[in-house]
Amino acid sequence: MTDIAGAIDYDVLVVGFGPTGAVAAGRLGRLGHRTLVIDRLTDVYDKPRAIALDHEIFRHFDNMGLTEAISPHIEPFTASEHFGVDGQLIRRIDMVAKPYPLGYTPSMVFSQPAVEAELRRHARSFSNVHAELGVELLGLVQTPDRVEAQLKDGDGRQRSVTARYVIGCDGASSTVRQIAGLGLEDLIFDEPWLVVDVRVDENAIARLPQCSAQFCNPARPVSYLIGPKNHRRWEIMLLPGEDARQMERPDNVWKLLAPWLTSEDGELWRAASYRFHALVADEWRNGRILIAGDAAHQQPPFIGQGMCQGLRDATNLVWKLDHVLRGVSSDSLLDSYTAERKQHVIELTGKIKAIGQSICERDPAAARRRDAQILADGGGKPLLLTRQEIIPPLRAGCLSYREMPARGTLFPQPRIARGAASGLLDEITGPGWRLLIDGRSNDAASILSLGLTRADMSVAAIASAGMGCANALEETEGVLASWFDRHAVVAAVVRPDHYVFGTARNATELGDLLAEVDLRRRDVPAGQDRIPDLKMERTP
Ligand SMILES: O=C(O)CCc1cccc(O)c1
Repeated sequence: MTDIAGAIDYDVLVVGFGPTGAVAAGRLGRLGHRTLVIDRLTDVYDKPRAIALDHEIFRHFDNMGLTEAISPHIEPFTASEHFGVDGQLIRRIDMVAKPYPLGYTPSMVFSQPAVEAELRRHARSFSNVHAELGVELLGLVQTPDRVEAQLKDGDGRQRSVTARYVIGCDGASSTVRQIAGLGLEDLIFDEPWLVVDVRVDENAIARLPQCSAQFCNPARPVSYLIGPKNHRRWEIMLLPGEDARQMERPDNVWKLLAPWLTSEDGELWRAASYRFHALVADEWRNGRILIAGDAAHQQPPFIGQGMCQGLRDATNLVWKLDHVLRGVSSDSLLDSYTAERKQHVIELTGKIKAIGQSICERDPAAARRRDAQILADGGGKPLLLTRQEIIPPLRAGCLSYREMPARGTLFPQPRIARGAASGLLDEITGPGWRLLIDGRSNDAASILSLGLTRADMSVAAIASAGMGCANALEETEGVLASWFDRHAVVAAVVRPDHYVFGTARNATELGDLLAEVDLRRRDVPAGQDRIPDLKMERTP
């Protein structure tokens, strides 16, 4: 690949080198696209903002070859215990049990500055990715086949570059979104909170709660999160009349932390006040300009999905841009980006809001009613939820037209025997388009031969030891066998972002499904991508 430093024409310009921009640039880099990524700031922000990620995102990092580099900065997320008005346990949110569906710990905490530095390093490792820091975007002009971007360097010098597409990953106050004229829809949530990060001294850690917690006390709701190593986070609701800037002052912060710690017990890493709100862009695309991450949506943090949503955007968009840039698909495939991601964000934000509203209840009588209701939902005991059940599927976009089991859900990743050891399926098939077949099915051999005519997909039959067709891979934990059984299907077509395009119960249905893949990828007809009518509950 050629070194592209100093070029003036690119395939993609990525604006913003935070996690979403770095993942977009790294993925475009691996796919061979000439990419310029710019950021206004000259360094990684040295304080954590996101703290949680999940197995879907870790799978992307693993696919990108980052596991070894980022694992030292990641730990399993503890369960979260939610306590009611009288301090009683009302709800417990945990991970799904083993065997883990995607092959990784389902929920994790991480140290953002360290992981972000690795994401940047990875993006820059491709000679076809050029990163420029301290560079500001001034303007964008679309021509029929390019976007011209006006840039300002750190020394004030102005210049322009062109790109076939621009992705705005430039955060909540996105310049790209504003220039592209993409509006924000208010999903109606607006609460003032103070986020406090502490590096706690070793001898004080044992005195702190050993689970993450939501103290749903109407006098002052507080979230407590156990981050990696000695990082602990408190999110503290600000009360009417409290001045956000004043509350960030260390003396006030330590007063708020008094139930848990004193200033002798650790180092204040960050105290920042935010309005937790919920917003989504009306459209995520204007011609050759697209937006992702906080530029396209913002949500309250209550289940730790903020960064995950941004990285889902980047992964969704990059495989589609790759198809368009390689001429595999027409650029109408990019319309499915808004259709898929906007619906997903609206639906997940609705669930986050519902949890947030229950945590933020300030009226003691209403809070007691809430506690009683949650306990009743748990059959008289604390309600048990898993974080993963809260994440919705994709419902519209580049998916089979027909409703069918598992369409739009995340495909699992079984562990596969490899000699005396084992590995994960993606290591064998890669993360492109895949046809995965239940090796136990009577049709496995004919389905396999149908799949083998496809040059654009990796094809594999999978079965447990001693139960498969001759050419089946051998899974060691039964994850996929139970998935096929649960959905009563024998084959799945899976997209490069691991979402299920569609499933089939036999060879005939698979033939139809594969024809549909070709149709959908080539041209996604307008109207088929309409977002289902997901009404947000709006607070009056
Ligand atoms: O999933 C949970 O148990 C809580 C996740 C979380 C992460 C970050 C902030 C926050 O308020 C909650």
